[in-house]
Amino acid sequence: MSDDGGASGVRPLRALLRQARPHRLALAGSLLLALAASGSGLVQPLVARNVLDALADGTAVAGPLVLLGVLVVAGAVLTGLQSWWQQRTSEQVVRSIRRDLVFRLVRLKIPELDRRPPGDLVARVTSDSALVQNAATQGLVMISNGLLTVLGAVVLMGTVHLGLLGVTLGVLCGTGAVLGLVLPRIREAVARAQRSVGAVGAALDRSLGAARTVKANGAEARETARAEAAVQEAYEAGLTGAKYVALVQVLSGVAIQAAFLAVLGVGGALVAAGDLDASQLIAFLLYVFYLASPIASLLGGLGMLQQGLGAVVRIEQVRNLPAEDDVDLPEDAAAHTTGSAAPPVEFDAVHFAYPGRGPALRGVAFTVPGGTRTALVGLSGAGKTTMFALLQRFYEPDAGAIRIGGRDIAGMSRAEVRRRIAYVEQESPVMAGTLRENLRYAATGASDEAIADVLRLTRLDALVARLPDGLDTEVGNRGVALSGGERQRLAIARALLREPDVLLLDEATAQLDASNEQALREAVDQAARRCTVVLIAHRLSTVTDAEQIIVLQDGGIRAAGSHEELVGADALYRELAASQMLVPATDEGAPPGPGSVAGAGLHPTG
Ligand SMILES: Nc1ncnc2c1ncn2[C@@H]1O[C@H](COP(=O)(O)OP(=O)(O)OP(=O)(O)O)[C@@H](O)[C@H]1O
Repeated sequence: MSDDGGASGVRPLRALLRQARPHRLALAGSLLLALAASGSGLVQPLVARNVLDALADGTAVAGPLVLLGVLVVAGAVLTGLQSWWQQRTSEQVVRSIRRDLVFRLVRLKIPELDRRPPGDLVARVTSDSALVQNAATQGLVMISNGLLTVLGAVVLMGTVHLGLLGVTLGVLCGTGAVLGLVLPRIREAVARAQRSVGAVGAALDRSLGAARTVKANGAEARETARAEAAVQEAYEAGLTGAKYVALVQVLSGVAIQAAFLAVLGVGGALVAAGDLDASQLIAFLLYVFYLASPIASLLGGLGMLQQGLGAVVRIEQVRNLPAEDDVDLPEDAAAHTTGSAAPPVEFDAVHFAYPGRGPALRGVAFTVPGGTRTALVGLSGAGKTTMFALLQRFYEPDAGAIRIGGRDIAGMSRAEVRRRIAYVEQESPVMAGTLRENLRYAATGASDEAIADVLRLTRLDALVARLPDGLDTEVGNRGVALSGGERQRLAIARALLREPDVLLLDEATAQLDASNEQALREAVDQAARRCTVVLIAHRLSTVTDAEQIIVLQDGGIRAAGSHEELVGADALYRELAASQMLVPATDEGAPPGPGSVAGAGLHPTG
């Protein structure tokens, strides 16, 4: 994902203001409190001047003194109140940014997820959002408050002495010009640092997601180096940003000092010439010092804003990624329990290519009659899993149509399509959580009897009986606390529990021993009475009795028929069957392998 796009210019600012907009009332409240606190500080020099004048004139000093005390206390209370209110608003802003990002990321289209490292996406929710949080709340309030307070002070200083005001503004404007050069650098540095933070997340995600592979290959050092490069980059970008932030602070200090000295010099000369009262000069100098705080606030806010602008681009990118907007439709809630017979599934001249790749499916056309089993077989990479992905609308066909029950799935919401289908994936089919949570994942209302039923069908009942916590046993991250075969059976049990219209099994028997495989075949046969089953199998033994077997090659259908028909009619199928010892080898010269008689090797161990 390119992160540079729009890192400068007005677009990030607009995006940042958009994040702040829903909280504008709370922000206005925060600003009002800040202004009230500043205001109470602003009039303090005036009251102090009254005290000085009263002392000089020998008039009553108590009144101005009490007023001064009240202003000091009010200023402190308002400052505390403003701080709390602002933190609260800022937490609300980051909560809504994170909610929004989580909502979108969970619904991101599969092609987008194929291209983006999850660790980087996670960093956008956790880290970038925090930078935007500060900029969209504290930053904006500090800028507005600083600006308004400086303006107020300028007006009051003008009432004291216009010439001295001119001197002050001259110094401040000079500093402002330098700042204009420094501030954009903060934004660039932050954008670079955040990209690197994303890269750290991506590197860690890669290593931790394949921890066993990393350890088994002794690749810890290489994986560490990958993350280390990004950590170093983030450090360097962070340092660059810190240098510019420090420079801004120095500039704000220097500006006030320079203004003070200039006013002291010019004002001292005026007092000496008798053109200015000493009390006027003191009041003016107090204002100059008073300016230090709003100017620091203004510059601090601008710095924060720049940091937020560096991060908001990365958040905007996620907001603009295509998401599936039809997976939450309430009217689909009851769509899958149509009560009708198992629907036919039809591929009609389906063409599909993954982005930037050659065709994965070339005009695939076949029909699975409702309530029957169809097996997809073919060499690795032939396009079998791709067909399942299209059936669930993870991707859209480039041409052609896929129909369930005679309806084009492109015209159904994804929610409906997916509610009608249960899918057992080839890999990682189990989620962290308990066995019960996994079973109920898509059938939240499943009864205990229904659960007991599918456990028996998939022969998980013995496992559950053995576990001390039974169904409440935690299965660990991606189900690591289960064996491969147990994971497979759990995924199948979960799919059956949904009572789908269409059941998709991808290599579902790959990890099962002969006895469990037999049990699963029985379960699938039972399911096939209620639903339409499409299964992918490399082990032909599991599909020899399917009503239809489709042989795929290079994204096209090469042959279709029953096991017996295909053994007779298709050389590739015969070869596959022979290699799995389901039929004798066709090469007459080759010695027949053990158990190579048709039907004798229905449960090969390979
Ligand atoms: N997400 C993807 N992005 C790009 N290309 C992909 C993607 N998934 C699969 N492919 C490519 O599409 C082709 C078909 O892959 P597919 O996974 O459908 O094959 P398959 O028949 O299921 O193979 P296997 O039996 O090995 O699982 C392959 O050439 C593969 O490299």
